[in-house]
Amino acid sequence: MSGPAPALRVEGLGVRYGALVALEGVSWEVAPGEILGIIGPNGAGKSSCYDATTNMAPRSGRVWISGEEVTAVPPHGLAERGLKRAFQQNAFFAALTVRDNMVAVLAREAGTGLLQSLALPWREASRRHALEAEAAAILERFAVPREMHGLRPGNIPYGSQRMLSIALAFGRGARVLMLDEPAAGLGGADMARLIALLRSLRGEGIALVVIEHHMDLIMSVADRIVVLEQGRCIANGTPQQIQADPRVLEAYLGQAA
Ligand SMILES: Nc1ncnc2c1ncn2[C@@H]1O[C@H](COP(=O)(O)OP(=O)(O)OP(=O)(O)O)[C@@H](O)[C@H]1O
Repeated sequence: MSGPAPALRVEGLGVRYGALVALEGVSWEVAPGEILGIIGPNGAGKSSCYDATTNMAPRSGRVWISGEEVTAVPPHGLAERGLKRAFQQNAFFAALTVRDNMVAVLAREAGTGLLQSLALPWREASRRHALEAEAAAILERFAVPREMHGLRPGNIPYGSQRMLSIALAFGRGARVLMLDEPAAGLGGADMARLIALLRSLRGEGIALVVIEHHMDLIMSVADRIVVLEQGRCIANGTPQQIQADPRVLEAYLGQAA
């Protein structure tokens, strides 16, 4: 194979729940600085595909990060190799401030426990300040404004909570960021912020994989789209190709081909 390795490649992914085949023979890849959309009707296998990729469910198939096979690597080992995932439900420590949620992630990435990070002894105060400054910079980069950093996540607007959950997943950085319905529940201004963020991450060379029901978003930001139906990949192409594909129109968009 010539040229640089894909940031993330999966081959022949399969997931079964008892007799139910949730995913079968699904293969795709995403390059650095590319946004791959994964779409499909309810129950098509999108979440199963994410769980299979990140080794969070028993599955068949193989996975590579930047050319290194990681099929047998557990989820935390994948994160250490730069594959990070944000979930559909916002997952915060509700009792901590926005800033301390971010500090906890940075401390964990540095191998420090949560409690330790929040109660660093006085002689480590400067380290604590450094972590807080780093947390603030990351939060602002993800469009969570400074005036919200001292609030609890439940007390900031929903759109900012979504951005916070992406920032927490990203941490100090990622080669590949997998997002599960990042636009769910977002209105116009928040959607515009999300689109700007995705484009800016792509511009930095990060590979993004995005499951999304919001068609306008996925068609406007994705470079390529994989369409799943009943656990199988029925199309893989540019947004233009996908929108013109009769199988997709019939299976997914519910329009007569
Ligand atoms: N834990 C589970 N046990 C049994 N069946 C499951 C389980 N998780 C998912 N399934 C089934 O596997 C199939 C694929 O589900 P999956 O959640 O991957 O689809 P999806 O495309 O993410 O759906 P949605 O858009 O509704 O979230 C569905 O038929 C679903 O009912």
